[in-house]
Amino acid sequence: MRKPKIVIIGAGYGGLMTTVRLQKLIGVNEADIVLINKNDYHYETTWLHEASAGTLHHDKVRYDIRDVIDRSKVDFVQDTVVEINKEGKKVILEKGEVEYDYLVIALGGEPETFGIKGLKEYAFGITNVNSSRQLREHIEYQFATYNMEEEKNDNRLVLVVGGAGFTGIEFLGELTNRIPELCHEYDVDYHKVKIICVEAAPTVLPGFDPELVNYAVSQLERKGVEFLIGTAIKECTPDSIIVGKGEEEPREIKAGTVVWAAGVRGNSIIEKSGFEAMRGRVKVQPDLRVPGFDDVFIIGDSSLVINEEINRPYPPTAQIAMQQGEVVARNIAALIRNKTELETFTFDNKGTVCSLGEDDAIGVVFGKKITGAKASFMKKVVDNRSLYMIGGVGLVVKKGKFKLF
Ligand SMILES: Cc1cc2nc3c(=O)[nH]c(=O)nc-3n(C[C@H](O)[C@H](O)[C@H](O)COP(=O)(O)OP(=O)(O)OC[C@H]3O[C@@H](n4cnc5c(N)ncnc54)[C@H](O)[C@@H]3O)c2cc1C
Repeated sequence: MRKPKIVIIGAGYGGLMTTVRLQKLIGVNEADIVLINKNDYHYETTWLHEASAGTLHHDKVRYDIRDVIDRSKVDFVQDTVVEINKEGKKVILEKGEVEYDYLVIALGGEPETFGIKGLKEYAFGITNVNSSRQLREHIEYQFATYNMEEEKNDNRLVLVVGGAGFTGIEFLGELTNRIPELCHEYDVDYHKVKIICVEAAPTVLPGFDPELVNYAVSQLERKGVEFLIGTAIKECTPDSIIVGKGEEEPREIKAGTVVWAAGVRGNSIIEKSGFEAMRGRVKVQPDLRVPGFDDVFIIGDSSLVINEEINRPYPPTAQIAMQQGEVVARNIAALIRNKTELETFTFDNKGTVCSLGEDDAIGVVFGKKITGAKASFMKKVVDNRSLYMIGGVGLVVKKGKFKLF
């Protein structure tokens, strides 16, 4: 009898979790498992702010996918997904195509620029290993050039971060640690550097506990960050941003580096493949399947799950993506064993910790508010836990964060 073919696209948090759970749950005789990813490595998206600021080497944030999958059970294909033909049950790749009986879409998200002019062209993003390397090298280039140029252009040393959400704040935390090092390395006067965070919402870290937000803001301000809250970026040019606040006349801020960290949408493959989506994210059924397509699951940043308590979507996180991966693996195992009852996904929020640099953070863990070294310790525990869940103790030893205090 022909074995069913399970195809997982994307080897991020959701896709890898699905794969490692499936390889344990089902036998080689029960199904073929194929994992497809653009690169032959997985990267820890939640660590990219460190690689972007230059406080952690980019090779520390990635590891070889083949090291964590069971190659006797999973066929790994390194290729880029171009489109999904859901009617023909095929995934179209750059170098070929793969048919499936069950498909798990775990392609992650893309930056949402809300149509703001110039952002795509001129702002840097914190989205993958290469964008992080590009940003880190650009910042270094600005410092090196400032040092070398005869007529000093002080605007080179102005860094703007668009967005005071999780990614923006975590990046600012790293940046404020890195800047004194860069000043020292490139003989630049620290007082010449300006770091500005522009946020359109009326608060930093919307949705976070106000006391913790105050802590984060005062720590970052103490380290030199200027916050422009309730202020929208209207346009980005090659050497500036145009900002506007309420009725005030828009003004230009000259900057050598602009980073856009203010929004995530689903992967563009979703809309390109004709799935009904909101900002590229598909509202999945409670069993994580796509309405109308019983053989297609979507998880992670390209999926949308409603938090019934507040009737709003959960923000996309690695925590959700991994929990979804576990449920999808069990649901696919049930389907190939001809069971019709599938598990419903419910998010078990274990807490959130937002880092403010190497040794500072804020968070709510098991319902308790924490700050400073304690929160920073918890952040590293969370980071190591995700390595453990995917690659066991071996991966934690190889890639884990051990400077806990
Ligand atoms: C700086 C930063 C800090 C964050 N901090 C936290 C945090 O502390 N806690 C938390 O829970 N979340 C955090 N997040 C959010 C979290 O990283 C994402 O929600 C999570 O990565 C989503 O997982 P995913 O499996 O959907 O996608 P990803 O982990 O992004 O993986 C997607 C995979 O798909 C691959 N891929 C994409 N397109 C294609 C294609 N066309 N063909 C083939 N392969 C493709 C990619 O290469 C990648 O391997 C943070 C995000 C950022 C940027």
